[in-house]
Amino acid sequence: MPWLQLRVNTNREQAEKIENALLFAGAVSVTLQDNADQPILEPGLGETPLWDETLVTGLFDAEVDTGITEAKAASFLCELLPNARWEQLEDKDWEREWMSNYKPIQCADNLWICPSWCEPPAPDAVNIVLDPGLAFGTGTHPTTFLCLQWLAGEAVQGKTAIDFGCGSGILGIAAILLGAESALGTDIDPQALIASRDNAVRNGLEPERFPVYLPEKTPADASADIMLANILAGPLVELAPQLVERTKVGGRICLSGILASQSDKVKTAYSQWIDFDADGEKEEWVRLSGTRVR
Ligand SMILES: C[S@@+](CC[C@H](N)C(=O)[O-])C[C@H]1O[C@@H](n2cnc3c(N)ncnc32)[C@H](O)[C@@H]1O
Repeated sequence: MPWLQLRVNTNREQAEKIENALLFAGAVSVTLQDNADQPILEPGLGETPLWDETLVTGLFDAEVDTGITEAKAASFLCELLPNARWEQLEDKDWEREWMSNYKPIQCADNLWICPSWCEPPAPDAVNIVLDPGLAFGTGTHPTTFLCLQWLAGEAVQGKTAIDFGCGSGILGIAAILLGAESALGTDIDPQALIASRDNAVRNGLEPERFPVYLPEKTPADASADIMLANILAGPLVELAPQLVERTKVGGRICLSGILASQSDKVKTAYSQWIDFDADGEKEEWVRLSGTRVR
């Protein structure tokens, strides 16, 4: 499989923003590397030191049409930045390097995400088997991590869930592995539905327990005890009536993909129905959760 790699030298503060932009643009992996770790970038005598710079590397699948389009979109973003460059990669070396960048991630005491090529570090915990793929959601992104952390602390036993904007299906799959009876996934991206189905099978789930739909095919009356929506603040505000309607009264809702500066706007859009818990935070991202009270 041919791969395209985008590399950008930037400072630490910008690095996370670029990482997020690349992930949202469809990169299958993004790695950050402190340039101080790279002797090759050591400045020569009289040159400006690069120690406070970070190398951001995004990987795109060059064979997927949408991937190339998305990669180009990311390229436009990065054209605004100094040192952005595209490289075509040889297959095998990259795959090895790519795999070595993914390690099991602990999201809570009892919840891990494990790439399929790694032994689970805690075999008795709930282990979601998930490899980086074309759909968003490997657990490395703070917005996904915040949802998983929340789910692990919820009473999900025997409940139903909706994974709104399912991407890789990670949240719906996690809900079921943690004890939910079933989950329904929906996403505007057909690739996400394929990834969600594949990941469900990989985690030993029967397809009936995690049906996935495009929004227009999602049963109009589908509602659940637990609503999980990791999409951006704009769509969360726009979709508030729909997300609330699909959450049963007394049910729980978890909203993610919200920058700290946007959280009041999202809260206001839901406040007539939702009694909010304390916010969750990771880096510049905020998770809003609460109970539907009316
Ligand atoms: C940030 S990703 C989250 C993926 C995964 N749920 C996670 O937590 O990692 C957002 C997903 O929402 C989907 N999405 C965006 N707007 C949507 C909408 N209006 N309805 C359904 N899905 C949407 C995108 O295609 C993308 O797969």
